[in-house]
Amino acid sequence: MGRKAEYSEKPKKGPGRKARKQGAPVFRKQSFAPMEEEDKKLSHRQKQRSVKREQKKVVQKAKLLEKRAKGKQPQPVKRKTAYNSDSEPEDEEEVQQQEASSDEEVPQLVPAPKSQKSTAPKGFTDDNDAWLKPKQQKKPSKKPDSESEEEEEDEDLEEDSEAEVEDDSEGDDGLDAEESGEEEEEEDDSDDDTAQVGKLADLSDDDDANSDDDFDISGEEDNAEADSDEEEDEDDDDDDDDKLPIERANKKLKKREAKEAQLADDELLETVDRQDVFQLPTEEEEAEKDLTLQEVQQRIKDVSLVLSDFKKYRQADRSRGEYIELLRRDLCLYYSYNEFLMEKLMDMLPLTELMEYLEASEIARPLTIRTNTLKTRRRDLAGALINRGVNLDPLGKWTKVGLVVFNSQVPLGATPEYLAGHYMIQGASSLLPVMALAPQENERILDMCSAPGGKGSHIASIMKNTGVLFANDSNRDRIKAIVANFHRLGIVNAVVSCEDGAKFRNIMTGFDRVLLDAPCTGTGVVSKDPSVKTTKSEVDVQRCYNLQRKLLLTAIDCTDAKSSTGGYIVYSTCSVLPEENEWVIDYALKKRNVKLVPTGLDFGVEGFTKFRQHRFHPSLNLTKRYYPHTHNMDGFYVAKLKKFSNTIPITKEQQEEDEKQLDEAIEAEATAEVAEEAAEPEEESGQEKGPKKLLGKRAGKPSFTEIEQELKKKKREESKTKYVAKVFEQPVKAPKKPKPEKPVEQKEKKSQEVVEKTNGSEAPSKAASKKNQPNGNVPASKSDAKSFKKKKQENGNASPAKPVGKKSKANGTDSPAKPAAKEPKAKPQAKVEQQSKPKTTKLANAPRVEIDEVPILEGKPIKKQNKLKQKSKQIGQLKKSKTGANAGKKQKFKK
Ligand SMILES: C[S@@+](CC[C@H](N)C(=O)[O-])C[C@H]1O[C@@H](n2cnc3c(N)ncnc32)[C@H](O)[C@@H]1O
Repeated sequence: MGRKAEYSEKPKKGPGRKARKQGAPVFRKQSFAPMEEEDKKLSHRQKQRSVKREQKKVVQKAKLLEKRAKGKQPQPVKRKTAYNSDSEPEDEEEVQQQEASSDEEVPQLVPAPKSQKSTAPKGFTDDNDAWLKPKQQKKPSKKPDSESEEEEEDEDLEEDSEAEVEDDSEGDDGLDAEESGEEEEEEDDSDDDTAQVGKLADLSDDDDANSDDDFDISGEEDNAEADSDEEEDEDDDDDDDDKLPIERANKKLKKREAKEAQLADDELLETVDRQDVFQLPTEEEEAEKDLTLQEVQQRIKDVSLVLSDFKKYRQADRSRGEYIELLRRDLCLYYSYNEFLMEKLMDMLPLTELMEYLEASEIARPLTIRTNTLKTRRRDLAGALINRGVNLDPLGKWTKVGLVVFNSQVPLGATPEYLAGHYMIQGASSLLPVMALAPQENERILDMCSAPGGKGSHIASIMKNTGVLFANDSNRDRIKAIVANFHRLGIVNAVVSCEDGAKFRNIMTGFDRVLLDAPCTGTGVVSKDPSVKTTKSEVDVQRCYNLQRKLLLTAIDCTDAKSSTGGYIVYSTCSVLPEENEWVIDYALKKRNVKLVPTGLDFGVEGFTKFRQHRFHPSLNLTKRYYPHTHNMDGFYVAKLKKFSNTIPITKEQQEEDEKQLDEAIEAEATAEVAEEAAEPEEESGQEKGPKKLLGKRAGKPSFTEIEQELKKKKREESKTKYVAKVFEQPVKAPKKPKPEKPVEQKEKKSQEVVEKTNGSEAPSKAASKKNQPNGNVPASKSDAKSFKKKKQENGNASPAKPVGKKSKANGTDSPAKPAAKEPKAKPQAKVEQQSKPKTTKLANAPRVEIDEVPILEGKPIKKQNKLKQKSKQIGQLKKSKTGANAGKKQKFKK
């Protein structure tokens, strides 16, 4: 993406013309840093050759020595430096070709020395090849001075040897002979890599000098492999012949660094070994010592080390469990997690990855935006924002609409482009489920949990405003956000609804595609919402996965397997817990005619097929996981299902049983939650809360103050004991509260009376309620009644019109709470408890009345809610007046 060029400042020109004409001063080569200076001036070939010459210096020297010893010292032949000659490059090209040639050359090169056998100096045999070795040791002298000296000397030697080769060769004279000698040399050198192995074997005792050259070099390399590091260096230098000095220097540097790192590692290990084994603190020590964060961090490292090699570093009398326990506590302390969530994460990720995950979760993810292609193109949007001082880039190759914002001089939620609907502020991960869904134009698509409409609007833009998008969410307040966003973004193909997604199959089915971006614990978005670290409990997770399973089954039921273009369901969460992801999908695979298909996302970690002792369907590896530490995006999960049959593989009874189980599990959670809620201050209960308020911020939960959260946490801890279902178990039926003796009819009668008296509307009898089903379907009576009860509680809590603290009428669930509600606002804790008690009992004793769906209270206008309040007042009065009436019974009424 192009940045705006800055033309205002022109780059300063260098020195004046005159100064530029004047070349840099030239110093004599030898005066300082001779090698490097020289290297700079040499051509590439020349450098190669000079290096090769160096390689041979030892051999040549040896030859000379021997010859001198025999009194045959040849006269050094002074010659022009061949590497400056014009003919050189041609020769070198040939050499290069030869070097580059393949193994074909080997047979040519290997026999070549034999032809020179007769001219070879005597004594180059395997018996005396040991004398060659000291020559190798000369090489490592790396001091530049000595090197340069040696080089000079070697050049002489080389010249000598070349002359010698000349003499020994078949009688070519002068420069030609030299060149041919050089060629030979180079041929021989070029042979090093390919022919050396063969040559060693081929060499006989009376091999000649040239063959010894080859042998020498090859021998050098062979020895080098086996010998010390220094020799390795030499060999590497040999390999580096055709490299630039800077490359060689770089290589050397890297090698040195690697060595140093190795040394450091060894040293560290040694130190660790020498150190006393990390001692787990005793309980007294723990209690006594208040550790600083640094000490905790150090202890985390220590324990991690012990766990990395438990056999080696453990204390004999301590178990792995003890170390893990300590580590968990320290991690909780250091990163401010509650033990529950930390345990979950520790179960899920290996230790090193866990540390990375925790670290990454402390850092905010990059701000990203999605181009609304209904209104603009990414390039244009980027240009417009850059002009406003936004520094951005494309998000990645995997998306054509995403932009990542590095920094901005303007608030991104208030730019004219934003207000004009040119983009949506969205996390990178939230683009993934829509990409997996791959919406098509003219389809009918359901976005089951849509608010605030990020993914929904993305779907609509891919559909190019064709077909129909049903954007549903059960939270009325969040629905407003969908509507606002859709208006801003210019979406005109959407129908927005406020229904419980789990019941959507009763409203409409036959969708080509369904997106279920399910409400979840939000354990993947810790960096966005750090409260997740401390507020999530096992009950929250259970509540989520029960709801998620229900929603997913409905999403599947809403999909048309016979859709000509689709029949796909995409399930996603921003949680990393397997309970909310793989386990939910695994459940759906068993309960419906669906199979997993690839998401079409070419990055992401495979979903788990096993997790601890649990085994999931093997196709779960087709699902994708995203982590902050690996993908620099929120923790996320995406699964794509294809529905292959509209029939439901389980019997109706089984299905009902499943539903019942899920409902009961959810109800049990709700009961526990109501107990908590009841204990909360009156003001809170008067607050506006959506039906899914229990599921966290992502589910539209209003944020609580710290004190409220503390209180909630406390109560949640208490309520845990009441909860029965365990993670990774089929939700166990909550023990049913003893039903009141009085049969349902009696209750219904009462409510009938009440309703008739209050507004004269029809009695909420079972039959009537059935009639009131949105599509006339018969509800799964019991479960629906329960969910209604729950909804009623929630709706009562929500009561959006209630001014906080004004007339805090409890939560609308029952009338006896009313008098308590009229108490002054600030109540002591004891009073709150007192108040909560009857409520809980009341709920527990509430009869399971077969009253089905009524138009959802949260969907009623505010005025009607007030009417309801009046009604409930009246009901309370009536109830008081009725002798022997069960005060704990819940009143049902229907509008
Ligand atoms: C993760 S958010 C959805 C985010 C949305 N897909 C987006 O991209 O903007 C989950 C939503 O599910 C909604 N929700 C919770 N329970 C629901 C239910 N039973 N039926 C429908 N929606 C529900 C919550 O109100 C919340 O808005």
